[in-house]
Amino acid sequence: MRISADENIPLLTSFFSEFGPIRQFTGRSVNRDDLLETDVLLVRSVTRVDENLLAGTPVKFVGTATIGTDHIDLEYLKRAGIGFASAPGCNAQAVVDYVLSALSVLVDARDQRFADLVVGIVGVGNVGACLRRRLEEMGVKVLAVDPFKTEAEVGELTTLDEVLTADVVTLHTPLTTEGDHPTWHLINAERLAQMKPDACLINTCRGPVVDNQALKSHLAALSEFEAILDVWENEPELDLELMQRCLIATPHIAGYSLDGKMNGTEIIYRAVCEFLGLPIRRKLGQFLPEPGVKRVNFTDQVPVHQALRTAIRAAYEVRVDDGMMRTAMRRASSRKAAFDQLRRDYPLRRDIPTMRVGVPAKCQDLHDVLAAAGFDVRTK
Ligand SMILES: NC(=O)C1=CN([C@@H]2O[C@H](COP(=O)(O)OP(=O)(O)OC[C@H]3O[C@@H](n4cnc5c(N)ncnc54)[C@H](O)[C@@H]3O)[C@@H](O)[C@H]2O)C=CC1
Ligand SMILES: O=C(O)C(=O)[C@H](O)COP(=O)(O)O
Repeated sequence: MRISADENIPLLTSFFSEFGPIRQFTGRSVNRDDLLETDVLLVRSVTRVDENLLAGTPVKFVGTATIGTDHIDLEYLKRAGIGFASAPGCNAQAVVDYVLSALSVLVDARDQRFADLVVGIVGVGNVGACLRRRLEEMGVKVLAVDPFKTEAEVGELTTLDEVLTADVVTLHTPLTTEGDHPTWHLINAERLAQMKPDACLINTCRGPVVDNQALKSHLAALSEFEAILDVWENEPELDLELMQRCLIATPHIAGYSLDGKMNGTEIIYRAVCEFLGLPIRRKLGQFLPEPGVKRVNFTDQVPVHQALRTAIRAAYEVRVDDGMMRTAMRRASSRKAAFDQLRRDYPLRRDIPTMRVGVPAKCQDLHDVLAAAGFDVRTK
């Protein structure tokens, strides 16, 4: 079995070498000629997988180590009898951590607390549902919309119009262009105008879910409106003026925790085993390192809301990624190359649940709110 894989998929050799030789490629530049001796193709979100790439190649199976599948022509794969697997949920926790870190920056900037916010969630799948659970347990009011889910599945739902009245609107849908509820430019000038003038829009799903030009005009017109963007129209070529108007701007790394990336590898490894009818011999636990020394201890002197923000940002500080992006974009001769380099060289980051937090036994409120945010809380 000959495998070709994106060089940015971690643990390729550890998981896949038992199947045969692995050739690695750069995700954006792989072409049909590179795949003439490939049976199994493993990609990330930057490779468009369609008839152009695969026709005339021996590829029998495609795996993407990502949640999103908008880069894959699923209809073509089906027509061509090519097996397929994605990695649903693999990095959902990482995206939730990103949103929590971004919200903590927002409440800091506005001298608020998490519990002062009403958060609107658009798309209550793996990410949206986990975020909702965490926020509600942290005392945040949530409004949610998802036309493909029932309340029995995901809790109370409302309309998009209602969700747009929230203080923060955070997007967690796939990118779709067809059907009754397409998400391409779901947030356009009209929908932005429905939002509060001092609301905050967070997009960590796919760039084109927001009309970026309309958002740029909206930000220019309303000084109190904030945008936090991890994903952009026309990635990796991003609109510098839009970036400069964002409260936080990052290079599509919301899901880039070590845990999230490695989960993605394990999920597609299992799918390849199933496709080939082979036993599953490798488990992620064999390879995932111990969380290391990231621990925080609080005393009973720290106010709960302050401890929560400190713990979230000790686990993951989104402003570091924002700073790296702005610096790289300012200095780069090629912004496209800089965007991809930031992603390729992304520093090691672990999910919030891997971080141990110590709290005094008598601080039950503090214990509960940190546990709600997902931390491994120990009393001392
Ligand atoms: N920035 C990053 O690094 C990452 C981005 N993503 C993106 O986030 C998206 C969401 O991830 P998951 O929650 O794991 O996906 P999911 O597939 O579990 O959930 C998506 C939800 O959106 C809902 N939905 C579809 N159309 C909708 C509409 N018009 N309005 C409201 N809801 C709608 C679906 O019914 C589904 O429940 C992925 O499709 C991917 O594109 C995912 C991981 C990392
Ligand atoms: O899982 C998804 O969907 C994502 O957006 C990934 O986190 C994106 O990572 P790359 O595939 O672009 O490396």
